[in-house]
Parts: sequence; structure tokens; C-alpha cells
Amino acid sequence: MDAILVVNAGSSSLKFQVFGIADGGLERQVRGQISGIGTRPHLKANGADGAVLVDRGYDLKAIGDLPDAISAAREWLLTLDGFELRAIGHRVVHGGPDYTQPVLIDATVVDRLASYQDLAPLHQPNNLAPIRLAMEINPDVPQVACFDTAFHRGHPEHADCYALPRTFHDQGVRRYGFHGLSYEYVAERLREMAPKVAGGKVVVAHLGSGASMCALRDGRSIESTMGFTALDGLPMGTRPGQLDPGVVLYLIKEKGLTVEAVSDLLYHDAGLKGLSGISNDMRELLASDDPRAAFAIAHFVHRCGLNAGMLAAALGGVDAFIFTAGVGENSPPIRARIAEGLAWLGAELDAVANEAGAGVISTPRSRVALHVISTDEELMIARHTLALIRAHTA
Ligand SMILES: Nc1ncnc2c1ncn2[C@@H]1O[C@H](COP(=O)(O)OP(=O)(O)O)[C@@H](O)[C@H]1O
Ligand SMILES: CC(=O)OP(=O)(O)O
Ligand SMILES: [Mg+2]
Repeated sequence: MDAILVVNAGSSSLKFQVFGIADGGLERQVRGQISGIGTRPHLKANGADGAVLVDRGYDLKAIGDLPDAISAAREWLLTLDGFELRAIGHRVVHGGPDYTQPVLIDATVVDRLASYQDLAPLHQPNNLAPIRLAMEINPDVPQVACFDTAFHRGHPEHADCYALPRTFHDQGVRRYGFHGLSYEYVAERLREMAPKVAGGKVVVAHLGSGASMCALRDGRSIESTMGFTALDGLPMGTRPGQLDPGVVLYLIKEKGLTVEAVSDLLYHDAGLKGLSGISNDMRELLASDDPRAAFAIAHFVHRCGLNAGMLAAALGGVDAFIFTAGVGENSPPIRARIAEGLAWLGAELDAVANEAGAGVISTPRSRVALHVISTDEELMIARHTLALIRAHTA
């Protein structure tokens, strides 16, 4: 069967899917991920019928980081047969000022994407590693890069600039926004599920290991909480979210930290991990009775509320609030606490529906519809990849 492989390297997970190419479009064949990278690595994959193909844990020595996960996933994927690889689609977190839509990859594209490495050090090298590997091993298989930043490129310019001298903006120092493939998918899904709501003012909360929110007006992004890099906005697993830049200057000038040490702190040791001193993994914090875990969660919920308010202001109101990604899809208690913070907007949670993991978790009276949508960045990537290779072979 002709197939597309999709690779999505996040900050705590490596996700992959295999889609068959059929006349009618894409047919999902395999959906897998290595989750808990850095905490409790676990490989799980399901086949087209949902059957479990593999479900196994690894110790941290075997999979300590993303590159280890890429090797392990590749090893497992090579055990599959029956697929003729026709294309590989990749999530690439930073598209910089150049890429506003998916692109066929060649050596020039790889070089340019590598030049954004410092703008997404947690992701870009891991996005590029499998691209380079496949170029070497399967040079004839076309590869497509799909960007987290592209969906946000329709923002008005006054929203995406920093209040810095204009020359910096012209050099690419501006707000890009991330998780765009997830928001694009959620916007499409919402249009299918609730077209009236989808045409209105919607805030989507992508709460995973990386976390951000996006304001959608009529399905298009008009604002996001992330900026130049994926450090801004909400607190995350290991990233602080919004931080006074004065803190960075102080750490360097007064505390003598090197630039590398500050970078390490902001990408690897801050956020839920830094604040709790326990873990970057929300599951572990929720399960802990250590007050530092509760404190980190309280901070996360507080910042989610503030950022939701900011996006509500950008939209001039909110018709719907959507939860997605690892925490948003799977944690009723976190959803409940965030929903509480939306009460001033008229949101009312249906506690039973929330606990049951329903798609709509607001009461009929609620002035803000509360939805849970499982994101599918890989499907979005597969669609873009198929469209691009078809356009190039037509
Ligand atoms: N049942 C759950 N309750 C709370 N958090 C969860 C649950 N399941 C997964 N998560 C959280 O989701 C995060 C992973 O989300 P995901 O969107 O896959 O992240 P990423 O793509 O950034 O690696 C994990 O860090 C974990 O804390
Ligand atoms: C951009 C980003 O933070 O991605 P992820 O949530 O997958 O780490
Ligand atoms: Mg992710």
C-alpha cells in the first residue's frame, strides 16, 4: 500500500503516524507515540482498527532524549511491512519569516530551517534530525515540512510586532506563535462538529508539555500567547512562559550566569519542573501530595486564566473555549479549575460531562461553550503532505 509517514517531535514526545494513500484520500494505518521522554519513556502504537501493535516502557538509559526516541521509533517502524513509502511529512516548529505554508524539502530548505535552530532549540534540531536521516537513507522519497508558525501568519502586523525599533522587526524579531498545526486541525474539526460556534469567537487552549492559547475568529488565528520563540505565554513542562526580560538581564549581569546557562534554565529547568522541583509531567504533579506540586498547578491555572482573558479581549468576547493536547484532553481536574476562571465570561462547566470526558463539557445555560477536542497534528501534516506531492506530480 502506498503510504505517507508523519513525524512529530514535541518537547516530551515523539509522535508518528502512517497513512495509506487511497483514491478517496488518507486512511490512517498506524498511530503511535513515544511519550514521557525524560521522565517515563513509553512506546505505544495502534493499528487502523485500534488494535494495540506495541505497548512497552523503556528505562531512561535506553531513551533519555528525543534523538534516542527517534532511533527507537525508527527501529520499530522498520518491523512493519506492506507499506510503500511515498512521502514523509514532518512537523517543523519554526518556519521563521520565510515559510508561511508547507514546503517540499531540499538541501536549501534544510539549511534555512537549521538557521532558526536558536529560535526553537528544544524542537528544531529534533525536527531536522529525521529529515536529514531520511534524505540520506531514502533520497528519492519526497519530504514535506509543515510549520507550527504558519497558521498564525494572518495576524495583523501591529499584533505580531514587539515595541522595539522597527529595524528589529525587519530582521525577523517578531511574534510568530506556535502549535499552529494543532490549531488548524481543531478549527477544522470544530467547523464539522459545531459550525455556528466555529464561525464565532473561539479560544483554543493547547495544553501539553508545551502549552499555548490561540484566538480564532471565524476559524482563523488572530492572536496567540506564544511569540518569537516557544518560551512565551503559558507556563509549560520545563519552560516558564511569560517572563520579564529584566529577569534574563539580571541573571546574566548580577548573578553571572552564562547565556548557555540561562538558555538551559529557560528551556529545560523552568516551568512546572522548576516551580515544583518534582516533575514536568502534569500527571505526576496531580498524583503528588507534596504542596510544591499543588503550588505549581495553582500557578499554571492562574496563568491560563490571565491569558484566556487577554485573548477574550483580542476577540471582543468568547463564544467557545476549547481544551486540547495532553493535559487539555486528559485531565478533568485541570479543565474544571480553568473553567472556574472563565466564569466571569459566563462559562458554566457540566461537572459530570467533564469527568466523563465528553466532547461538550458546558451546561446548556453556559454563555461560553466548553469543548474538548483531541488534536491530530499528524493528520493535518499528512493532508498538507499529500496535497503538496500531488501538486508536484500533477
Ligand atoms: N491524564 C492526564 N492528566 C494530566 N496530564 C496528562 C494526562 N495525560 C497526559 N498528560 C500530560 O500531557 C503532557 C503531554 O502532552 P502532549 O500534548 O503529548 O505534549 P508534547 O506534544 O508537548 O510532548 C504530559 O506532560 C502529561 O503531563
Ligand atoms: C511549540 C511547542 O511547544 O511544541 P510542543 O508542545 O509539542 O513541545
Ligand atoms: Mg506537542
